[in-house]
Amino acid sequence: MIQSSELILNPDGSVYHLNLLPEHIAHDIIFVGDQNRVEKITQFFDSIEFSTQKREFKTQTGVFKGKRITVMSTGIGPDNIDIVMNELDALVNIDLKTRTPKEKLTSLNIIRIGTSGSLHADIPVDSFVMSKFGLGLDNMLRSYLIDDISEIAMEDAFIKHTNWDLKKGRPYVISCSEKLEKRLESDRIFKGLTGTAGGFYGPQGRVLRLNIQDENLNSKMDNFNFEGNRITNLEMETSAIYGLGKLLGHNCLSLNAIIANRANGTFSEDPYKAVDELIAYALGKIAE
Ligand SMILES: O=P(O)(O)O[C@H]1O[C@H](CO)[C@@H](O)[C@H]1O
Ligand SMILES: O=c1cc[nH]c(=O)[nH]1
Repeated sequence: MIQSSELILNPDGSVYHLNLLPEHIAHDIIFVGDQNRVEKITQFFDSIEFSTQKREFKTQTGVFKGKRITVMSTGIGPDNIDIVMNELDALVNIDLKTRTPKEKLTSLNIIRIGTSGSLHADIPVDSFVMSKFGLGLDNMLRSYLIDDISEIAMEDAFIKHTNWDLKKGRPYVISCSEKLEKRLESDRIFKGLTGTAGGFYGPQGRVLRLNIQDENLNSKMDNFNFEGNRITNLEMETSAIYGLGKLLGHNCLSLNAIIANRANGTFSEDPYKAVDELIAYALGKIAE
């Protein structure tokens, strides 16, 4: 039995941070970072059966073109993904009454619709990127046993190419769900490695008033290439979703609208429009 200090439930039996009971979630789940993006997606649903919010975690479940879907905001960063993935998994794979893992496990389909910065001049603002791999620069996943799910050769090549300072922790690389990749891909979406940083400024090479440990890191990442895979973009959740998804047995895919281009210093003139277009793209593919 899992102790109440480890699997924390609210007085109504819902999981601690997400405030959800098992019946509140669908097997197809869309993650967004921003809580205000949840309704930008569910406005297209035929019906909404459930809504709740606690802190930055807003959840709505409804039906879109005959398919039951849950849309959930994760807030910012890998630390939040640790909470969201563990509590979502508990909802389907732990009997919350007996506090024991179920014998028959459920795999969720999880698709992130996020925003991101591109590292390449040829991946312009307002374009879309699908993360074939998540490159974790954040360390959160290193608290788990990940050697069996990591792309070690790619990690080693990245560490060598960037002369990565291991004082910052060892980067990790995890692949997406091939099943979801096939369902969501098209000619109009770039594919590559998505770097997941543990912060927005220094950890993504942004300098305002503070010097950073390696000011050449973004340009080294820009010209990294492993067997035809380049690092397309930087954001703050994908590799944590991919890692915990793989460890827990869920299918995960991350799509990002590019709102900043770090190579040429530009920012989208209408980032909300880019996100709306990515939402339309993803919902179109999900409904196919
Ligand atoms: O727009 P979302 O989905 O939050 O994604 C990106 O935006 C946030 C930073 O502004 C980080 O969460 C990053 O991953
Ligand atoms: O550059 C960017 C843009 C959006 N989100 C990020 O994390 N980084």
